[in-house]
Amino acid sequence: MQPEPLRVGLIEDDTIMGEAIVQRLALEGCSVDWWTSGREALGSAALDTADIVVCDIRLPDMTGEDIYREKLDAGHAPPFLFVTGFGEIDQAVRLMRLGASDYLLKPFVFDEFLLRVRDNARKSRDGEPSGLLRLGVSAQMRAAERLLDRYAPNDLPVLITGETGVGKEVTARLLHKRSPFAQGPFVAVNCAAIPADLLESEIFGHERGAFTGAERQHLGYAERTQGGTLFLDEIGDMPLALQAKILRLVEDRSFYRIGGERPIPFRGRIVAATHRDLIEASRARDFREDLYYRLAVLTLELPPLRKRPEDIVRFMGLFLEEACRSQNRTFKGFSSMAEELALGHPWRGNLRELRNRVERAVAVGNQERILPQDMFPDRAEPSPVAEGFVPLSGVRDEAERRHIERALDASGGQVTEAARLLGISRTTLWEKMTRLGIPSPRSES
Ligand SMILES: Nc1ncnc2c1ncn2[C@@H]1O[C@H](COP(=O)(O)OP(=O)(O)OP(=O)(O)O)[C@@H](O)[C@H]1O
Repeated sequence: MQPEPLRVGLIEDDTIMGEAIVQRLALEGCSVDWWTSGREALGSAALDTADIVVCDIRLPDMTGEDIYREKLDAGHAPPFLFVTGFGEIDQAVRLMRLGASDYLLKPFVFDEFLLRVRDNARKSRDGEPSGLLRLGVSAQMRAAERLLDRYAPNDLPVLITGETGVGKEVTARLLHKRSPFAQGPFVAVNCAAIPADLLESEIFGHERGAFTGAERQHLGYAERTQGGTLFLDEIGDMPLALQAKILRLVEDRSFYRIGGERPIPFRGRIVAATHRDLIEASRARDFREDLYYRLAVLTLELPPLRKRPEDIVRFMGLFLEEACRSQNRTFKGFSSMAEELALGHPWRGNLRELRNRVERAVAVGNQERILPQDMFPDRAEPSPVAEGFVPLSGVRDEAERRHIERALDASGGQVTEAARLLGISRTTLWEKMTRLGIPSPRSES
């Protein structure tokens, strides 16, 4: 399927500059709406639906910041990329803290500009929260976001906890974006998805000849973080031996490459996340207690989706818009029955499950609105043949899901044992569980 062209909004009063940008973006296949003043932009509906808005900070009638704040106050800010002069960097950084996507210094090289436009637009299309929704609209998530703003300015570690799919990585990215580390990269490591024997060299790197097969020096994630945020996802699944090395990284702010003799200073912030109860895990001697206390200096607990109904409704709307855009389909919304079922659903896979169900519904729905059976085929009565078929992939997913759940039951919740029963690797099983929205059984303890 042809991807839809990127919709770029441009707010730029300099006509020579504006024309050059429009021409270049059009050559790149983007569709562009161009406004030469703040009022003109704010009066246009196209501003709200842009994948990215490129905005000059200094405009004849108002500043770019005024425009952005006005959109935020209205609860509807699309992603903004600010173009700024050297003297306005402070303002641009402040705007990033408010949730703007990015800024670029003038004069810029066009290729760099295009890269930033594409990158930021893609992130917003992929569902990274923009000013539109952020972490959520419920009182709990607003409180979590206020806490995140208090944590953002310093460099202490943060531990984010919550069930699988609840938005821990999205939260970590938002924390990064609003922190002084936003100028550096956000480096995410999924400690559960990387096989245990590779994890150490992936995180810390290795010297040439450190072990058989180490033909070249390799820089690990810690070294590549370079002033940004190192996000250690699923830290509760990290092998004990490696936990000791992470403890040293947090305490000494330095590390050794495998086979290396010289400590390398770590520049950046450590954010960790887990769906496990780490206090419980440390009682069971599965997680180092000293590491837990080091990581849990600042904590952020994200409540499960079923406990915040306002977010269920808001995210259904958001994911529906996104899925319609990417699948090129149109629906008027959800039937009231579908909404009711969604409000009572346990959402064990949280937002990931919600996104998957909405995407599936958009693919199979054939009425004006999304019906209960489009979203919950596993609950609906078998549909008469005349209503059409569920796609083969949907049937396969359901069968896989049930079979994996049976294996997890049979193994008493041990993922490694379940993988053995299923004849697949632990990593493959973990990937399948994530894709199908199956919570890890230990999260339910
Ligand atoms: N605030 C949000 N706005 C838009 N989408 C969101 C938000 N929070 C979560 N999502 C979506 O929900 C899904 C799961 O989010 P995320 O990966 O952050 O969860 P997680 O808690 O880190 O999951 P896991 O425990 O499996 O690592 C993703 O598709 C993400 O885009």
